[in-house]
Amino acid sequence: MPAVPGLLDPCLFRQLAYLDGKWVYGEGAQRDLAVTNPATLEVLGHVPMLSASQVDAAIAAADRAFATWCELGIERRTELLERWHRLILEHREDLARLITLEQGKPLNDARGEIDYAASFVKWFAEEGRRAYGETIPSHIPGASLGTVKEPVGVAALITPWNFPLAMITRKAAAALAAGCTVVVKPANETPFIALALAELAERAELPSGTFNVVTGDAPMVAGRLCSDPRVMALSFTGSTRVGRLLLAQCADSVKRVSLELGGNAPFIVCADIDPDLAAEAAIAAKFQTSGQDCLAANRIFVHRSIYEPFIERFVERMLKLKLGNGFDQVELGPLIHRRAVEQAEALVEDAVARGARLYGSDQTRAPGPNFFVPALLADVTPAMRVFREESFNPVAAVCAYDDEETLLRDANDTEYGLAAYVYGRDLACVRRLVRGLRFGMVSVNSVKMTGPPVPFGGVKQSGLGREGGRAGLEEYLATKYVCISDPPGTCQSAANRDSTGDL
Ligand SMILES: NC(=O)c1ccc[n+]([C@@H]2O[C@H](COP(=O)([O-])OP(=O)(O)OC[C@H]3O[C@@H](n4cnc5c(N)ncnc54)[C@H](O)[C@@H]3O)[C@@H](O)[C@H]2O)c1
Ligand SMILES: N[C@@H](CC=O)C(=O)O
Repeated sequence: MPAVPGLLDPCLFRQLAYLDGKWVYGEGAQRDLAVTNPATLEVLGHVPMLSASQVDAAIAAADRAFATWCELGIERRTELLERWHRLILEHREDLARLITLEQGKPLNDARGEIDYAASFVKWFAEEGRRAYGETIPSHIPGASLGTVKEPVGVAALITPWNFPLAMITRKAAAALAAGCTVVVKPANETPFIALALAELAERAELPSGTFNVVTGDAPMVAGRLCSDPRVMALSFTGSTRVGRLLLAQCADSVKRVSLELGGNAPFIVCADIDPDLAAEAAIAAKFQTSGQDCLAANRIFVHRSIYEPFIERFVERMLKLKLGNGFDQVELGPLIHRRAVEQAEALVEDAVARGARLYGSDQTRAPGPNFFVPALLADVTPAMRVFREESFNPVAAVCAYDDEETLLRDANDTEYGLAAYVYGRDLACVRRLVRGLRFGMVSVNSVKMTGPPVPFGGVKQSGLGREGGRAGLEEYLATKYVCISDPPGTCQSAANRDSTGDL
């Protein structure tokens, strides 16, 4: 097995898919998929292009394993998930290295992602114990009524490249804790971290078939997963474009569908906030993962009274951001593809042609073809592409606002509805803004908003359902209503007649 340089445990670098507890090659005639380091453009290795029948075999394995996994019971499942969690943290350095190699983000951010990813496994291992049903006061004489929560069955999990580990564990930990088995299809740009996670699942002794990782042609693999009636739930994180396609493909088999899609977050800076502090916060909210974050502060609305000082401070701070290979001491890594750089250039060009002021963006400083030197566009208007599209790059867009009514109209003027930020001191104003923003998540005076206990997700075309928190477990549970009466001919006891409905 060729080693990725620098891994303490080279066996974490797997170049095979993982089905039914076995490491497999592709069986078709198609060549393996090459995986490239976006910072250096070096090929890191290959993963198999599985055939359709191999994807079907993974589904069949997950379907068989479902009964075993359920029968293990919650105590044993919790124990195995906690073991998996410990292994992830024990291998934190190697996993972070793999992320930096295939995704490009700075090593420190990659370490942060490992902790974030592991925290979902720990949290759901515990939360699985609380998949409670409820009792229902009975309206049927002599009957006891209630609900039990049951795992839905096999769940297909399709994930993106920007948070290639956390986006898997936020789904998989919830599904496994609920008692479901999973088939994971990672992004083709970042399969190695998913396969390392499978290696650790194997070491944690998750039963064969419980956690499967399939690689290959994305439309084919997703097509098999979406059309197979044995797959009961699909959870997808990725672009709104692909989310729409998959939602349609799941219609025939009427699956449970959770979609975590694109965002175009407004970041609102009220008049009563120190513009320097607000600029610091906006820098953090915009440039995380080089702007390739569904929560990135894409459209920054600043009250006109502090607009110019805010821009000055933002630009000063932005110009100091270090850009380079994630293994060096940098704050920004590369973008995932060359075409992402071209998209950033096109957004800047369009905005400048329509009257925006441009700061930064000296692309002669770019350390390689996949790098984009951060830019700030001021005086952005809703007519510009950068206002309407999810930019997913280090191009920040700033607009001045005068009053709350136009602010809310413009902030909500997007097909997306994932997250929004508000920085302000006047609580009455902040509360009006929180109420008026049509987004699934609103963070006030804090850049950090995510984590295992919270219901993460969007409204409008940012998705369906929630991940994380109790709501995240529910996505993988079906409610079974049970009505229990005595057998015919049995005398009803006084206790039964007075029943409050306890089962
Ligand atoms: N809401 C969230 O929680 C969240 C989190 C992370 C990323 N995202 C979104 O993800 C997007 C970036 O990720 P991406 O570029 O990997 O998204 P993407 O939609 O291109 O890909 C996501 C997954 O779908 C697969 N895929 C791609 N094309 C497909 C097709 N035609 N049919 C079936 N499957 C296909 C990919 O291989 C990958 O596994 C952004 O829009 C971002 O906002 C959302
Ligand atoms: N930062 C997000 C991922 C979006 O791209 C998260 O915390 O889930």
